[in-house]
Amino acid sequence: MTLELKGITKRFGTFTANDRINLKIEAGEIHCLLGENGAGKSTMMNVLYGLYQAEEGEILIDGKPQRFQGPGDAMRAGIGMVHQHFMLIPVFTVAENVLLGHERELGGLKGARKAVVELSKRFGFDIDPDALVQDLPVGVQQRVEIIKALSLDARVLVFDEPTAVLTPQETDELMNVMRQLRDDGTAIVFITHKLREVREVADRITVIRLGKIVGSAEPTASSNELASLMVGRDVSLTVDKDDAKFTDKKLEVTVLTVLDRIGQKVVNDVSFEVRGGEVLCIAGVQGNGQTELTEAIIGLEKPASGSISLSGRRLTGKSVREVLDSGVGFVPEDRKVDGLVSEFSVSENIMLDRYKGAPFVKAGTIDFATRNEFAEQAKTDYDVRAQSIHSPAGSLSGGNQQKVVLARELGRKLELFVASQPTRGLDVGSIEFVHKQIIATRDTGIPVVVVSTELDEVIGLADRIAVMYRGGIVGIVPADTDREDLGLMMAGEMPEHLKAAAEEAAA
Ligand SMILES: Nc1ncnc2c1ncn2[C@@H]1O[C@H](COP(=O)(O)OP(=O)(O)OP(=O)(O)O)[C@@H](O)[C@H]1O
Repeated sequence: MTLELKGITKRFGTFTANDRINLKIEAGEIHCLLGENGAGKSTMMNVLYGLYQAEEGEILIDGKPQRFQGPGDAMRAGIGMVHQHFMLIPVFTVAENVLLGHERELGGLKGARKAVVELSKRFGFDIDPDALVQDLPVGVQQRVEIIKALSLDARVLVFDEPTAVLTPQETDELMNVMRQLRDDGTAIVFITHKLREVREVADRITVIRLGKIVGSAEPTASSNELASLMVGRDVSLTVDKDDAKFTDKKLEVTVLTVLDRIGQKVVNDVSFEVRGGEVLCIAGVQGNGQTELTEAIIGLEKPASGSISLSGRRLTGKSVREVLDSGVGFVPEDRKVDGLVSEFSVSENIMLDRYKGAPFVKAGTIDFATRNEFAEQAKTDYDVRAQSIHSPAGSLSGGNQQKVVLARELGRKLELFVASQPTRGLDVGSIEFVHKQIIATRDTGIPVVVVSTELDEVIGLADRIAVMYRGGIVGIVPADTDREDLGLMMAGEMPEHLKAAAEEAAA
């Protein structure tokens, strides 16, 4: 099957998100779409999947024009989408999830079970159709999404930033699955900001900038070449930093335990110190207690025991307001839920809780002209691509939403900075900028904690690395620890040869 987008134009109001896009996707190829934040990649895929209707242009399958009124039409035409935020129901089994919404096509639960078994066999997935989705690791849940699409005979599969939630090992496995699907004749559209992945699997690379296709690249291109094609300038892919210069400031977390709603330990006896002037990166697969740990630091989670203090002042027991007011910047892992108010404008989100002592607050009232100037400056500094500072944050592309959160949190007068997945979804140019900001923040002499599942980011930013697994810290190791070893630690195993170095790094 050949899929073709011909002259696709999609506008939001007066803004053109996709400008006369021509793109051909062939069976049996992995076609990577590269583009900076807000370039229009997701918009294009949403048009393809029937979620948006284009103002101009057409979608052709094997030369025949299609009219997609919604995803149902796209699915029937053989287009499948693997979402980054999975659309599965956790308390349903695999087969029930595959069946959901397609009862007729699959012939009931029996048919769905059969499809799961057959497709698992064909692609070498080890998936039990009767397992509950909530009991499966994220990488396996993603395979359930793939199976769901394939059970409806998808011939084109779109993966929109699928590796953002995966471990390095799961990412490698996904690459293999994509290759297998390709060899089986499926056309794969792969959107990712990670150049390592592009170079590994792409058969063809198309670059989109400001809504237009600007060219293509060979899979043999270097990461630097791809990066500059994408953002239109040279980008440094490594983090430049001087050795840490420690100050007296200190974050101390002492035998901290946090329980979840049913009383299980999600953070288990965690102790560490971060000195002023250093970055401690917390590595680990998502869901191993990092979220609860960072939320305990800013007062969102009430610990069952243990304490947290900042430069000798106790943070435990304080309200979130009090913690933030004591100079704590916090980037939550889920920008959509915790980082932004989607209906509020970019400028409102930048000032959200920063009115105390802000330059735009005079005698208890907001001076809108000054606030707007302030927001314009932040928009420029952080290269937020939005139509204006008055656009609702929810209308921004994922990467640009993240930049709004960062502009707010890094713009405070800080005594401590805690960031979860600070660069998730950002393009290489923006990552370069944010990493520089984080290092500059560290160099002001405050403690910085960065939680990240990206090993490149961890290795680039960290002065020391703590790895979390099942609520506990497996070890705190030097920043130059081997990737393989970090991978093992992320699976809960402490390599014997690292134990001495870990004791030294933890001290
Ligand atoms: N529903 C919407 N309303 C208004 N503008 C929108 C809407 N959806 C997207 N846009 C705008 O269209 C542009 C392209 O967004 P899109 O999400 O396609 O970018 P992207 O290339 O996927 O970026 P990212 O890498 O950040 O995810 C952005 O400037 C965004 O603000």
